[in-house]
Amino acid sequence: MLSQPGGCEIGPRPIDLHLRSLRELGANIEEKHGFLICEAKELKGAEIQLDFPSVGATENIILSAVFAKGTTIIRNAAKEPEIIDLERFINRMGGKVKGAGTATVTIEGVEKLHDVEHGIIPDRIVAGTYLVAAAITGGKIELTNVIPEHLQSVIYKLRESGCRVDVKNRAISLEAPDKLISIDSLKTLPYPGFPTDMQSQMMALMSVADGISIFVETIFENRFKHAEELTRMGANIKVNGRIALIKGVKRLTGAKVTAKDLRGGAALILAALAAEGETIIENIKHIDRGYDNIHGIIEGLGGKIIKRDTPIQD
Ligand SMILES: CC(=O)N[C@H]1[C@@H](OP(=O)(O)OP(=O)(O)OC[C@H]2O[C@@H](n3ccc(=O)[nH]c3=O)[C@H](O)[C@@H]2O)O[C@H](CO)[C@@H](O)[C@@H]1O
Ligand SMILES: C=C(OP(=O)(O)O)C(=O)O
Repeated sequence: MLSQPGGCEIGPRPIDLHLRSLRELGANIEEKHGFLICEAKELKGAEIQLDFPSVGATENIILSAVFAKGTTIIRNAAKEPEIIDLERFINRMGGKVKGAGTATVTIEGVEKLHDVEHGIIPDRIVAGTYLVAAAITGGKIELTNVIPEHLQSVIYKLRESGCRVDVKNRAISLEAPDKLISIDSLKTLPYPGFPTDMQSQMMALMSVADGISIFVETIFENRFKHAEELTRMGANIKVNGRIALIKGVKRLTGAKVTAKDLRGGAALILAALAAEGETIIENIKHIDRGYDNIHGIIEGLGGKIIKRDTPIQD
């Protein structure tokens, strides 16, 4: 028995693709009072066509198919690097997964897996967030232990905004321009398109760039909550459904703002670093969920940031 999943409130976030696919593999799933009651004597391989290349659903099917009898084929699978890492992990344990990183993933069921030591891939969204931190503060940064290929769409947009970005085998360095320039348009898409998880941070950056940028959020229906908070800090942003128009301002000013979700919260930290005066960000539990020691790292980079466990009274 599982509770319905949580996560950031960035849209309805249905799990129909997960449930339908698991049922196709032979699982019995009942939805009752906010819980999922799942049962299966044995799962059997199946051909599964996803309506959308959902990352979570692709991962869930792969995991379920590892011990299923026979072969499972996922079509229109997600191609994110994390799927490739999952394939590598399972195969090193004795599983039989192939095709990760393409739209068709095939899983041959096995009887058992064995122990393995596996290092997961570096977090491309955390890396992207620190690149934007340097860009928004007119600074320089070198990131090591990153996989530049995973950040290609982000690097492309950062270059478009005037940043100098150099890439080595496992390192990325960025030098901010004297004046950031707007990017014409940014559309979030499944990988290798621009990641939805970097949209908020890029919006903070474009808030202080010269010119107008248009953002289109195609993955999640309600992922512009940070726009209102950035506006409190002096940003000029208009949102209409899934489209946001950002007109860069000369300077943001510190304000009391609230993190409404994980990446939106990170965007507020970035905006605060570039803003005049002090910013207080509330509800930082969202940020803590996706960034290890972000305050310590930003402090190490020269930012002035204090983390408090209790809300600040007016
Ligand atoms: C494609 C994409 O950018 N995926 C991101 C998404 O993955 P995550 O796995 O959370 O999201 P999905 O890739 O599953 O969702 C993408 C889209 O599919 C829809 N959907 C999903 C499952 C389902 O059963 N039914 C359904 O309609 C979602 O509502 C959403 O509109 O958020 C993660 C955490 O922020 C990121 O790491 C992933 O890179
Ligand atoms: C939305 C995110 O995470 P979650 O899916 O856990 O809510 C995120 O990582 O930006």
